[in-house]
Amino acid sequence: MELGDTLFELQSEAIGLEPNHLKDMDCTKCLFALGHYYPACPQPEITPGTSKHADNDFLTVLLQDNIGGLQVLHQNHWVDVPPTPGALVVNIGDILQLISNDKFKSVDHRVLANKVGPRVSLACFFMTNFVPTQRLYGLIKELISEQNPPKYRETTIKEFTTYFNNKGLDGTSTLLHFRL
Ligand SMILES: O=C(O)CCC(=O)C(=O)O
Ligand SMILES: [Fe+2]
Repeated sequence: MELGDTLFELQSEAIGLEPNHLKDMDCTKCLFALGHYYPACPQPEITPGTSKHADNDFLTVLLQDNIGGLQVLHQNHWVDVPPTPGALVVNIGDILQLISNDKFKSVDHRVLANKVGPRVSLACFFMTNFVPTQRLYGLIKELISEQNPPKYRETTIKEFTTYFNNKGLDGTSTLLHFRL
């Protein structure tokens, strides 16, 4: 949570806002963690670990063990994110992309299955989908201008999450559905 405070302060400043702006939008209000266990796989070539997706949140802080397999899509190529002792991976999620009008881009990523041994990771999602709120999320008002009109329609976290969950990790972008 403390790291989240710092990250969202830096993210706010990076797009020209007051340090507390994203925190005041409840970006740090709720954190939930998913623990993943990927068993060793005899046929990784034909087995997905976690298929391609962008996270359904503001920001994800990820701790992975030393096995590897996480990849991000960069310029249409899958790039390894090798485990680095003591390092956390920070990924932008779709909601931060939506409210920043693509200034921050969520990252498509996946995890490959592997033969070597079980892999464990802990993904911590900054996201308010477990605290019921009707708050509408759209392009941050201070960023709206003639040159920067909203690219996405306003939505609630509940609506966004329901669409994400129903769609599943089918490789398509959740954001496309909300694009104006
Ligand atoms: O296991 C990992 O390294 C990533 C998991 C992930 O992408 C997720 O939980 O959204
Ligand atoms: Fe993810």
